[in-house]
Amino acid sequence: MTTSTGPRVVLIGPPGSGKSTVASVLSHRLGLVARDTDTDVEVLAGKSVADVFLEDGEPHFRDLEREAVTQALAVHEGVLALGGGAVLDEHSQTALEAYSAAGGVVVFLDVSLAHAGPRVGFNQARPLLLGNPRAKWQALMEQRRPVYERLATVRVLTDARTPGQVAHEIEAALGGASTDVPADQTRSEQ
Ligand SMILES: Nc1ncnc2c1ncn2[C@@H]1O[C@H](COP(=O)(O)OP(=O)(O)O)[C@@H](O)[C@H]1O
Ligand SMILES: O=C(O)C1=C[C@@H](OP(=O)(O)O)[C@@H](O)[C@H](O)C1
Ligand SMILES: [Mg+2]
Repeated sequence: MTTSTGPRVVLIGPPGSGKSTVASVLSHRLGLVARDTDTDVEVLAGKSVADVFLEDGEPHFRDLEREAVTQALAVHEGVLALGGGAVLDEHSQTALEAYSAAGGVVVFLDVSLAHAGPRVGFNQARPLLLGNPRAKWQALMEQRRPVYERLATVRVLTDARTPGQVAHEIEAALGGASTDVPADQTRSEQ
């Protein structure tokens, strides 16, 4: 079953799991539009996510993010990538639960610290990880993993997989085919 309106698929997961990248790859493949709540926040605020954190603080960022998630779940019909912490908000959790209860697909892009570390690096664009990115990522993932697992209808491990391979596995899940794509099949694809 799929929802008659709303996103074709929603991607959740920690920073560096590849939500933004995979949303772009997957949307091209499906002929849909990709949307990212971090971009929506930047439009709402008129500045970068990093500047919202720095100048207005995290609570203000979360307010804008809640607004972005609510709006995107209501009107976007393509692929939707959420920011990694969006699932912590109770209102957004309820909205995601309603979306999946109506047949929507929520994909948890899972990743280990070993693979997420090099992906997020010391990128200034992720203010929550500044200082000690690996330790902060690990603590954040420990806290959030149960939430990602509870809200997801599908989990896709992204370790040692290219964004194209991850998108392929999500496509299989959307098509009702097994999500258990053999490693050699995914690895041969770019
Ligand atoms: N499956 C992957 N394998 C290797 N690198 C990846 C993968 N997915 C994303 N990346 C890279 O990791 C970085 C973070 O990806 P991004 O899509 O911004 O993650 P998120 O939105 O989940 O924080 C980017 O530089 C991106 O090119
Ligand atoms: O995990 C988080 O709390 C955050 C993740 C970021 O998005 P990505 O997960 O796309 O990096 C961005 O929303 C902000 O820096 C906060
Ligand atoms: Mg992102």
